[in-house]
Amino acid sequence: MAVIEVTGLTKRFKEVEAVKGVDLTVYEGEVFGFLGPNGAGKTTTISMLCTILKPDGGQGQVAGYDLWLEKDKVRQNIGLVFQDPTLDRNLTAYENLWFHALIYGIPARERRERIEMVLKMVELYERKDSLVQTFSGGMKRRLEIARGLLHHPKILFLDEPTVGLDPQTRVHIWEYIHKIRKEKGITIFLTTHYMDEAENCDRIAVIDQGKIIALDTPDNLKQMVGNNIVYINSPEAAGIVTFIKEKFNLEAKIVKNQVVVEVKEAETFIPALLRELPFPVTAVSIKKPTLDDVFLKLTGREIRDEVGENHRTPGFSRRRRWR
Ligand SMILES: Nc1ncnc2c1ncn2[C@@H]1O[C@H](COP(=O)(O)OP(=O)(O)OP(=O)(O)O)[C@@H](O)[C@H]1O
Repeated sequence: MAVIEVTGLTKRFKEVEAVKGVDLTVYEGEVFGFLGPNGAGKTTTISMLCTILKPDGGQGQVAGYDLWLEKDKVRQNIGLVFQDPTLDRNLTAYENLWFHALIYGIPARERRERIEMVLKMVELYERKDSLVQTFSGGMKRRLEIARGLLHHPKILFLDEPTVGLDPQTRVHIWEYIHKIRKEKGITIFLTTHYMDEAENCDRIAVIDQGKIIALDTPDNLKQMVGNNIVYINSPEAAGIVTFIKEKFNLEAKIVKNQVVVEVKEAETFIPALLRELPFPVTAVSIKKPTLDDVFLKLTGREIRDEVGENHRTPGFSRRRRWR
């Protein structure tokens, strides 16, 4: 069942056409990734889906409600974690959640139980009475995720949930994302510019210059780019090249004493080869296309994450994260 269905979503900021007609369908229970370089239109799109920003054009429904006519209903049924922190540093973790529960009209008798449950989910229960200003970046992000879940949303929107966090914390945040999906069955819609993280999504929409340029599973997107490359080390390299030609009708080459061959799927080719190969093999390795290769093929531009672990300072002028 579709939980987000929009067509022709557009947004212009004076001379900048930030979003140029986005069509999107996201299904219940999916982890859906919106992947694109800095300035591609990710935040603008997510803001329109969350009804924070009014689209110039387009139509659709989010969480079963019309984006234009039922804004309040949309808001009641989604959770949102912004790119920049919005917690009150001078309140405790518990107090921050209590405040959110009040705003969302969660009945008094349910508040404590719900707060405790989400705190346990992101493993912050033991720190519930600590001031947020004593939290690490990762703990704050976990608390924001907990807050986004408090009112039982159908969809949780996360705008760059791991930006600015160290690699280990990023891995943890992803563990929570998968746990929430599994335990709550909710749909997760997130934006990212990290290629490696996008691999964690069930499906990805690649956005560039305000337009979706590809939408599929990570595996299908990578298959679009090309084949797997298999490298074989053997003292009988020339014999192996001939064997591969005769048996599989594939053109293998010898590069730096290694047999190199492009195949559709390394997982099926390698066992088939090794079963019948009459020559000794000392090592086999494979190279598969990455999402970076996908972006390069689609846009002709190389992707290099220039930002590293730096978080964009709120209000700081927009820098390009990708080339
Ligand atoms: N409030 C605004 N006023 C003017 N231009 C804006 C505004 N918000 C976004 N833009 C412009 O719209 C384009 C898309 O920006 P958007 O923030 O949606 O990109 P993004 O993919 O989310 O990038 P980032 O990773 O930096 O958040 C950019 O050119 C940006 O400068």
